[in-house]
Amino acid sequence: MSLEKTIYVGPFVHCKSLNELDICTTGQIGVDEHGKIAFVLRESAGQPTSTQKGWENAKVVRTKDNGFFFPGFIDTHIHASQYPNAGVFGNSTLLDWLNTYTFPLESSFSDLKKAARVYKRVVARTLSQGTTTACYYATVHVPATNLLADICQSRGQRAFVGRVCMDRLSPSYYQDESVETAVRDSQACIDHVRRIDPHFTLISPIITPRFAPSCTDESLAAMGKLHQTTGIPVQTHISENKAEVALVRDLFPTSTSYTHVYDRAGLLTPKTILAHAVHLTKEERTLIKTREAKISHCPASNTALTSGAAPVRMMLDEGLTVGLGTDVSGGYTTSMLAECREAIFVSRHVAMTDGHEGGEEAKLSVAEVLFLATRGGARVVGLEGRIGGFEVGMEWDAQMIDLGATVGSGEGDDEGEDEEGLGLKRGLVEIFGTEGWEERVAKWVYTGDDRNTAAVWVRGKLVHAQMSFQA
Ligand SMILES: O=c1[nH]c(=O)c2nc[nH]c2[nH]1
Ligand SMILES: [Zn+2]
Repeated sequence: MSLEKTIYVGPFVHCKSLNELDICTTGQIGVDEHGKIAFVLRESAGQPTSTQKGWENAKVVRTKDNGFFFPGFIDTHIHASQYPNAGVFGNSTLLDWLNTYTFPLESSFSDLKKAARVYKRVVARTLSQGTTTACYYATVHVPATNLLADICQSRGQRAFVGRVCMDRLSPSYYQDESVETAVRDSQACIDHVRRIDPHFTLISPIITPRFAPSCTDESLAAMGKLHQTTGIPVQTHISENKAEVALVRDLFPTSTSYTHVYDRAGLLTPKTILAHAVHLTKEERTLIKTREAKISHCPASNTALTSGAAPVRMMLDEGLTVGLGTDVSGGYTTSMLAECREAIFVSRHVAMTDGHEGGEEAKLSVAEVLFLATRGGARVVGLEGRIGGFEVGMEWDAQMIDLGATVGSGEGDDEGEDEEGLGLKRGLVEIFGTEGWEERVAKWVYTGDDRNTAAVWVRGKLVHAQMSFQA
């Protein structure tokens, strides 16, 4: 891959630590032909971009309209195949939701034409919302799962693509025939990704036992063995809903906990992503910490399916590694920006409870959820040091945010005079010009959406741009 050397000029924002944003109001970031950050200059307003030796002829991309560069979002848990059901869940809870909405939809991905239509759309949609990396669940079908990997690669989205393994407790028309076919089919998807991306540079396979209730002891053990022998990461669900936890207790009477079920199968390692983790016991969290497995917090889904409110502050304080996941279509939105808001509000509901998890301390800040959506996610997927921030040597997975012209400035992309002559903009973010930078970022998180995502890059390659963006 050879790209045009590019200097990104303007404010940039990224996360320094869990609760600290690094805001550079005037900066330049040089990205080389391989999509890697070669230099980061701060406070360089007015300085000609050609002052960097060897970068005199580099292309220049500038922010506009209260804009800034921000690292791409990392969605650590999303079901690509469930995208047509985003927003469709009624009043269901996890176990009936699976039977009513989810298994019928996923089973239809035996139709490759349908898979193509849905997968092209979900990849395009998430890119347009600034998601540069996604951990996808596909379905049990090998051809459709491989197609999802192909689409991610051709659209340039960094992705972990998992064929779902499940050999019980679903309709017979939608499950693995046997442990042997589950292993064979999972291996076929791994082999496909190896063919299209031999070093897993952009696309990686991920072993995906759906969750303990969907898998027999034998299939969990087989997936554990595949994980141990290949080193390929694992994703699954854990302790999302109380009825599910009780079901696991019944189905695995010799295991001491839900977490123990995975541990016993060799599925609890530093390369394991566990979605939800709402109802874990202290012992389970300790075991997860000991094994260095990672947590994907999915607040929108947990609220939609009334699964519960995950104690994120407690998990962070105990040293667990946490990222955010949209969990479409348990979650209603593919937007990681919306997921950031949901994480903040779920944390506030936890804060309002009387138990030991509650209290003011439980509240997550804007900076903290942005950390979870970027650096936290990078740690969850094992790509810390490569993505999630703007440091020399990291890859340019980034989004250009455009908050729109300052209200009343007479500039920007206003649609013209509305009835009251206010010149209302298309986006919701209203910048009045008195806001400090932290307030602008907060306004983006609370009132922004994909209309503010002007352009998106993965490994230095432009993968999405709004019409108004001029490269
Ligand atoms: O949020 C969820 N989505 C799913 O598809 C699923 N399957 C098992 N458990 C699940 N939880
Ligand atoms: Zn899920």
